[in-house]
Amino acid sequence: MFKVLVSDPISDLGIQQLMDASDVVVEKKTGLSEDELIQIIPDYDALLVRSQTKVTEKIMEAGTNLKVIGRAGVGVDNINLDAATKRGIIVINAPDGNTITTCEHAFAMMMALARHIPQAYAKTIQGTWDRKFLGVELRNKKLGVLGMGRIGSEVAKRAKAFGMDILGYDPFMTEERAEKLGVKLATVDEIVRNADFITVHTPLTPETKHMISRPQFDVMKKGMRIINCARGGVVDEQALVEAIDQGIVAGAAFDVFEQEPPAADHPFLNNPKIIVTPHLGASTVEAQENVAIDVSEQVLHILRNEPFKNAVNMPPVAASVMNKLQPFFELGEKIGAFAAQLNNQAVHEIHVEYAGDLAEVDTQPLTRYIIKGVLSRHFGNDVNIVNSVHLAKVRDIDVVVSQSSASKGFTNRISVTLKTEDGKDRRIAGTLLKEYGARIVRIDKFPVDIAPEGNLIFISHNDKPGIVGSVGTLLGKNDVNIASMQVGRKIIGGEAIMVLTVDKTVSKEVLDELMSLQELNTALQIEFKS
Ligand SMILES: NC(=O)c1ccc[n+]([C@@H]2O[C@H](COP(=O)([O-])OP(=O)(O)OC[C@H]3O[C@@H](n4cnc5c(N)ncnc54)[C@H](O)[C@@H]3O)[C@@H](O)[C@H]2O)c1
Ligand SMILES: O=C(O)[C@H](O)COP(=O)(O)O
Repeated sequence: MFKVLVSDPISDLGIQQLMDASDVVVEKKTGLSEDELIQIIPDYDALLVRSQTKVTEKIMEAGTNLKVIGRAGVGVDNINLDAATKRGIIVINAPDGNTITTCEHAFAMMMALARHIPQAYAKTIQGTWDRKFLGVELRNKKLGVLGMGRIGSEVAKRAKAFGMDILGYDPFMTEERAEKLGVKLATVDEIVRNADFITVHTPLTPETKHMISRPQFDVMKKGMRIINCARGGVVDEQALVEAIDQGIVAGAAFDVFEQEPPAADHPFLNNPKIIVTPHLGASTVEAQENVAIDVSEQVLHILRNEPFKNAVNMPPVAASVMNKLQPFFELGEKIGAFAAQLNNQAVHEIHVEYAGDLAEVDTQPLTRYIIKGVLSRHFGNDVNIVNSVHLAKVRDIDVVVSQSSASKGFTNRISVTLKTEDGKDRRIAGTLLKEYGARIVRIDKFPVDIAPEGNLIFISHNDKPGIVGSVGTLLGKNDVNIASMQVGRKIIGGEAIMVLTVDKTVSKEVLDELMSLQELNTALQIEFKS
């Protein structure tokens, strides 16, 4: 039974499928301190959070059963991603579920800012009929959008309907997409010099921190209004207050702060030109259901060892590519595991060659499975597809990948060579056959045809008459039934291999007995974890 801890307020309806799952127990405990979380986290397989819970390295260290952290929302700045990756904890988010809601909040803030709605409301309910609040129209104004991702693009679309001219800045925005959205691409400098309103929609990164600060306020169009519903820190709070005092900025609307919640004496909280909300951008019934549904779905997949999406600490791969690669994951892991079990030297390089159908696909996720297979011999369950690349790196194992269309007669082919210091490299190649499934087609220099499943015994020997018979007799004597046998050799009387599929695992004593047979050099059991 998997245990899931929900440590922030997350929509009940959204996590219903987790609560209904027969193999999952969900417990909700919100408002916990770091110490309290450290105490209880060892019991849980998954942790579901929003932005309040700070998932620190200490919490992950204590979370020895933790397999996945699900963020019901977009930003993962409250989760120590490096610590998660090192420990093989998958971090997933729900990137699409709150886009529209947050865009609408940014727009509501822009309109409230343009028409002084919060200030006028406050006065009116205090009994003051103050009609001096003079606003501005959005029509014909220039809106600068910094960060033209999901939310920025939606804001731009709505702003067009209000008759605004949009200047967009995003290093990853193409001319073509800008044109499609009716946005004029501009630099930050052009935006601050020309825009009447600026809205920021970037993540907080070293590049975006204080993207709007003193130098930008110094050249800014006078009377500009600024909205931040992205992340505190993208706009320099101190510099903004000064720019308001100097009459450069006419007003600001902020949903997010450099430190949340802000201190009671934060300068935004008593400035009549700044309106604020307590990080409510994603807080609608719809968005909260959406993000919780998305994240619950993926958490279930991860716990059940099924393919999943939206991992934040793994390279993103298009769904179409993932669908193409998915059938190869098990084969790749088995090839890696097979090669690792043949090898008994320190590996300094894992060389992966993809051929045929796999020649022109982004195979990064598949490589992670292969590395996992190789490393699992020594790391067991501590290695997974999230940390396999990291673990190889910290052990100074280079991972070299090559792709080629020459697939030696197979429609697809994966070949894994473990390179060792003594030059005794081990190589396993495999393929996925349409009708027959996964096959191992090469072991070192020997072509073979083996299904990588069940209990295999790998034997290397000198090609001499009678050896196959001796092996069969010895195994029979030890009550080991042989289901199938493959032999491979390059030249008559030379080096040869034998791979037997047997009905049960064999003991070390039986392997030692095999080793004592004349002309036999190696006898190894090869196991595949399901
Ligand atoms: N207030 C809230 O409750 C709330 C809700 C949802 C999202 N957010 C935040 O809003 C922001 C945007 O979310 P999104 O879903 O649109 O993300 P997104 O990833 O779709 O878009 C972010 C965009 O920022 C761009 N970007 C990155 N670095 C940049 C730079 N240096 N200059 C300009 N652009 C840069 C990226 O190219 C990307 O297009 C995030 O910070 C997210 O955490 C806040
Ligand atoms: O990154 C996000 O998704 C937003 O900041 C929303 O955060 P929340 O889930 O804490 O409201």
